[in-house]
Amino acid sequence: MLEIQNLSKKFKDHKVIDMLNTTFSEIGVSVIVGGNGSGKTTLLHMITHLLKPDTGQILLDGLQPSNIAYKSKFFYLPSDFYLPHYMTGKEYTKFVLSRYAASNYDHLVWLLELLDMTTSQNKMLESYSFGMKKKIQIAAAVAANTDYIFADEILGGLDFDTVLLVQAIFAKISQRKKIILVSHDQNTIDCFPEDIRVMRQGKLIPFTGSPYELTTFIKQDGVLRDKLCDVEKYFSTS
Ligand SMILES: Nc1ncnc2c1ncn2[C@@H]1O[C@H](COP(=O)(O)OP(=O)(O)OP(=O)(O)O)[C@@H](O)[C@H]1O
Repeated sequence: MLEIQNLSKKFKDHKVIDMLNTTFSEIGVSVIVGGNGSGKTTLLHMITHLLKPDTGQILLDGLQPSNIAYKSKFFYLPSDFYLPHYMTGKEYTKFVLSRYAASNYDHLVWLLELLDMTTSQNKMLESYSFGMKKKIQIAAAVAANTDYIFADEILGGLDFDTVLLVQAIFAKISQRKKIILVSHDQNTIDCFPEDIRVMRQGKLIPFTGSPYELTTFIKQDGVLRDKLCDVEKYFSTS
């Protein structure tokens, strides 16, 4: 279980996360949605111990982020990742999997085949397209076999077939593991509607309606509502 208590983070005077309290269960897919700059990545960076909170506590299965065992519990798929361009995909995945005790190399072979990456794993990462870089990362994340996967906008930019395949993989592995996805993508929300949280004003608000009702919920935000009225007025008078 991921437990977050009284978490706060500000950059200079800009409060991004504000006394956030929440828990995530050990299995299933949770989706975090929210406006640009609302703090989703900042939250993931604190959960993954890349960023230190100003206040609060994070516990993953009872472990503190500073504990060495904490890091081996999760795999993080960031939205903008640096890949070592001088390695082949095969060298890279082999290196990544060597860092995780429960890694499954057979699983990796199967995943790369499924994602049409078997041949291109022998090419240098610098020659990979955006989608290929994402696919090799996803294959590594799943084959690393950690208890938790945290992913920031990982399905964006993938072709539709791949999105469907990755969603199917996530649906299967989330029966015994936890996946937390940050996403703006309606298709992802439709696919995993069980636990949607909205990042707003530094807090995570659980959303209990249908994916369709989520759009209505987001439109209720005062600033957005005013801006939508502005769009309406602008085009009706011009
Ligand atoms: N290192 C930093 N220094 C200063 N401000 C930062 C830093 N990192 C993030 N911020 C600010 O914190 C706010 C939240 O950023 P964050 O990247 O967490 O948003 P997000 O919800 O992930 O946005 P998006 O949907 O656009 O990816 C933004 O206003 C951003 O400018």
